[in-house]
Amino acid sequence: MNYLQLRVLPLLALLASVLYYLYFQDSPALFERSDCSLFPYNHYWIISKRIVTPRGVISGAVEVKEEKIVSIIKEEDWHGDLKREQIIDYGEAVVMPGLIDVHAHLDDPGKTEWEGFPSGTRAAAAGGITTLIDMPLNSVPSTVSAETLKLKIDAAKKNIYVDVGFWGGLVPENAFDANSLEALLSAGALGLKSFMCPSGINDFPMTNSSHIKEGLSILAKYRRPLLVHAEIPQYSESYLEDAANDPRLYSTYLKTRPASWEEAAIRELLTVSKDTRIGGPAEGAHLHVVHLSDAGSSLQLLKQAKSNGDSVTFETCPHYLAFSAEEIKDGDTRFKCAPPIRDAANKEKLWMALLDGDIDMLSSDHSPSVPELKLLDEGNFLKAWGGISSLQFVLPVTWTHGRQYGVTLEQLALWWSERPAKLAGQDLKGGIAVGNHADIAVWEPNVEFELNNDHPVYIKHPSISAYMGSKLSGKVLATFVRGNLVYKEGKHAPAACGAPILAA
Ligand SMILES: NC(=O)N[C@H]1NC(=O)NC1=O
Ligand SMILES: [Zn+2]
Ligand SMILES: [Zn+2]
Repeated sequence: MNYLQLRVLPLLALLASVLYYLYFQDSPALFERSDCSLFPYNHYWIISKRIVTPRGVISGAVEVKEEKIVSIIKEEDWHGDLKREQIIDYGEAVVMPGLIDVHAHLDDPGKTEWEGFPSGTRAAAAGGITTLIDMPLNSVPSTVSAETLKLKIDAAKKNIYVDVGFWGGLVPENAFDANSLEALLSAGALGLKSFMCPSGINDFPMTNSSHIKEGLSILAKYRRPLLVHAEIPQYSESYLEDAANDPRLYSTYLKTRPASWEEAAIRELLTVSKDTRIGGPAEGAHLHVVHLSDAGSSLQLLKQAKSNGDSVTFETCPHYLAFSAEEIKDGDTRFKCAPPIRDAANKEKLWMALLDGDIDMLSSDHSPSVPELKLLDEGNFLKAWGGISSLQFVLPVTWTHGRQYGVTLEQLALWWSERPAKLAGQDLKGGIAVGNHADIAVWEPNVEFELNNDHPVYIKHPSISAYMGSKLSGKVLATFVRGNLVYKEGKHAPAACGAPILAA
């Protein structure tokens, strides 16, 4: 070692430790526990008669230490010899894995007047959601590069009350630029998302199947998914005629965006999804169709692709399961979304597909805007912003409507936690199991409430939510994120101690 090296090495080591200190100084993990959690212990037991585990519903206790679940004790093996203050007894209330919403538009940075990380994640916590995966569009800029992902992460730090991961965008600009996509994935994007129709956002143009094929080939290396908004515009003569009809009628909007748009997109997708088969050129990549609304041909095609061995999954959203076109009042643009909410017969078929196991999971597609863009006074369905605001309500909505179909607690956990965790590559989340993060939702299935102006709602613009005014059952009592009690009966922990989730 020469003289220069002798002098420089200790300096480098010192510099590295200063940088390390500064980095972790900035990390949310350094908040005081009392700020992060409404419960003062970091080793405690959650007791309930109904704990939903991957092995069934049990009566017993979940032992939490630091941020993890360290044991699950059945009632018959429980000796109850602990200090009482380290026990939280929820009685008959359901203790379930926290919900993982793989499809939320939090609009931060750049459009925080629409939602933002603080309000969105507080709403999530109040709704039993412990992890959100943020969509790459509706914020400014869109998340389409390593640099723009960094802006997201910086905006999220110390501003999130639940854990938040990020999808990157697959757009024409980066689709054929392997270096750019690889940089985005290496920077921690959990996967990519693209649109097959105009997204409504200028810096997020739509992709065709060639872009998607390229995207899948890169994703294969990283074993991460591509999420696709599957609608391809089919501008027929009737579309143009219908567009000239009364724009206040929901039926006008519905006709302008028929199920054939979804079907066309899915047909196109299936020409590239076969690349994901074992032995195929994109083996390791995965295709996930977001917010399926058409329970007809589109659903059948997706089922077919799965049975052919394509690595494909798909989600639907509570609004397609809760509402039908027949009920939507003319001018009530709170219900405008894309693809649209279809008729009651379609809704019934979506429930059947969910119960039969054809639909893999649920997501919110929480997509708010400022109220002005919803044009509530004018009631113009063709011009209003398309997007449903629902983040805080997805658990009670799924339960209220699902219980009529005999939905079980285990099914809720599968659709809202276990499968979404797998899609997002979160091995330590999605189930109440030893070694997993202590991400837990506690809720009371039989408590009914009305979503009126007295009800505490944390999304930024409650007035644009289609759920306001409805009566729901299933009240969230408490939410734990990595062992922190972040929400309890209308109160949030003072500090935002959620962690940004980056793919390793
Ligand atoms: N840009 C955006 O959020 N679009 C979403 N809104 C909606 O209703 N469907 C979508 O894909
Ligand atoms: Zn979409
Ligand atoms: Zn969306």
